[in-house]
Amino acid sequence: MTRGQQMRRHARKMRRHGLQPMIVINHDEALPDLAVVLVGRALWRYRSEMAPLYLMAVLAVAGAVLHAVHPQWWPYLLAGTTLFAWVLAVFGARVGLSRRGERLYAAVVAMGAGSWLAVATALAVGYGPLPQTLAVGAVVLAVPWWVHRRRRAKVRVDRQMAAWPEIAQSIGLAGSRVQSAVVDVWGWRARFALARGQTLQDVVAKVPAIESALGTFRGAVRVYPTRDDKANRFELRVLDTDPHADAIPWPGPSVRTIGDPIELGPFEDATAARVLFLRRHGLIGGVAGSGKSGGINVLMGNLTACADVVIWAIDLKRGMELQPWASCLDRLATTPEQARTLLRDAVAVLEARAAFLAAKGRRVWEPAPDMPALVIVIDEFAELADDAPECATDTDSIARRGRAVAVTLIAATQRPTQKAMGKGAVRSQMDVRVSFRVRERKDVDLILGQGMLNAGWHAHTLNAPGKFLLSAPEHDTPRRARAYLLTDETVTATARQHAENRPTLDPVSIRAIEEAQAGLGAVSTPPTAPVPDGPPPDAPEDVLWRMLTAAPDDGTPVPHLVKATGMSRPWIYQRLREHADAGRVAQITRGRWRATDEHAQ
Ligand SMILES: Nc1ncnc2c1ncn2[C@@H]1O[C@H](COP(=O)(O)OP(=O)(O)OP(=O)(O)O)[C@@H](O)[C@H]1O
Repeated sequence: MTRGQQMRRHARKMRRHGLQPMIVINHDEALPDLAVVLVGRALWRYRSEMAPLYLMAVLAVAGAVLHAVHPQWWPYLLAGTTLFAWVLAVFGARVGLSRRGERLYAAVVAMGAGSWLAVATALAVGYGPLPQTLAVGAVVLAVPWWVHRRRRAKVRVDRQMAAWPEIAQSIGLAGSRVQSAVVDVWGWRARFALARGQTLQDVVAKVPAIESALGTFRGAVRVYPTRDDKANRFELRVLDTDPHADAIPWPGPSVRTIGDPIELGPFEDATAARVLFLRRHGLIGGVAGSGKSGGINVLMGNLTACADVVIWAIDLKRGMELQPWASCLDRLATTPEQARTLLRDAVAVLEARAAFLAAKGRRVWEPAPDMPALVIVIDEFAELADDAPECATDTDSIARRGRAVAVTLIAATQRPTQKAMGKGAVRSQMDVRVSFRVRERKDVDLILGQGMLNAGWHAHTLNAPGKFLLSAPEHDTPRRARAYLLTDETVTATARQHAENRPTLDPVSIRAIEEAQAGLGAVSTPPTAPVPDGPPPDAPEDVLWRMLTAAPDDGTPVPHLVKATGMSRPWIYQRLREHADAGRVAQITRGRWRATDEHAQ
């Protein structure tokens, strides 16, 4: 018997009993339904939206019953309510009320509902303005509930999950079941159990059908194995918004130490593209306009937030890209000559650290604020190879031997040909490769490594600035990511904020540099500040000391000292601190310094 025949028989039976059944014709469905069923379904389907009204009804009924049976219970109700509201406010996070506002709201609702119930129990539901209070209170407290974004998202997901059996049936995955679903910023994810004999590969093949059934945009659905790697489970990731559709503003630094992986931006499935730079060299490549400099800004925003990293930079395009970060850089070289000195000093640091570790019987340099890592960022590496080819030996040394002593190279270039990368082994030593869009297919292998194009790393197809592929020991499959974007204002504000807490190099490294600058090579001399007695002519220390001794009575401002010496603010402050500790200089007012009277000219 068909369902229609059943319905007609049911109607005949009701008429025999003198009842008139009400039938509603729903155009969306093949068969008519009873109105009562429809209403019941709607009440269930919209239970989340209707929850405040249901609560109101429950309170009214409970109040009536309690007043009739146990009117003297009201003090217990009030005490229980107060305790319950306090528990929600304090421990609500344990039951999923992750935000403070949510906990507060839950506590207010609990307190309001419980107090009303206590009063109604004592005095009767219809007493005085109690009905009106209940109605107004329910509507007022319902507003935050109705507008709450996470609740609305959750309801939408619940409804889609409730429809899953039908979807599964129509796409050929009948029998698969939803186990759990959670909502997050970009969309939602759910864990599913597969029916007997179904596999993850079957689900992957159905992704376009799932997208169509869920009504998402193309590319919104991803399918992954679950963490426990069970063959009859899978995780479905559904994006409500494409994370790569628009530029993604930088949310601020993701790290405070170089020992943590730095977050460069989200992958297409909205998970974070994080990569560790400690004891690793990095190569960033991509054509002009592909967002390389943007990527470097994300890196700089994070590195400058780390209290255990000293940053040196080489930017031979007159410091255009890295200049905005100057206040956070311990050194910035913008000419081939400065670059040469900087790299020579870096090798001196590397050797001194290696010797220090050997003397202490330690294998690796563990970065800490007083023993920071040294990261050397080189923008347009090809210019360095062209303008200062003799630097190749130093970059080579750093690339080969820098890891253990936490001296790291991060090089950016448009096309890292062997010529552009210098003659050395720098490119082969790069552990982290970030490829923004490249012009030609063969450039993929240049940036990411031999054979990567054939392995599916298609950096030539990246279709918007800031999109990149990331290859590193922990990232061995090609996944598109998009770098966060820092506006010029963000760069300026971040640099200003981070400049205050930049560390200076450790004594071992400082001494190595002073020796290298004094042309003493590796000869060991005590780590003393050479000022005021014997700095080499025109050494920055010398310039600084001259400025301080010749300062006017109200002192010389720090920016003048930075300009005159060509050194960074942290460097200046470190020297000022040393002089001040030795009683040679004094701070006159905030940011203005001069030599003390016995040293002043
Ligand atoms: N992560 C990003 N998200 C969105 N847009 C970006 C992103 N990065 C860069 N862009 C856009 O692309 C433009 C070019 O970016 P950028 O200057 O970083 O490229 P580049 O590869 O460094 O070029 P060049 O080598 O000439 O410096 C920027 O003006 C910006 O509008």
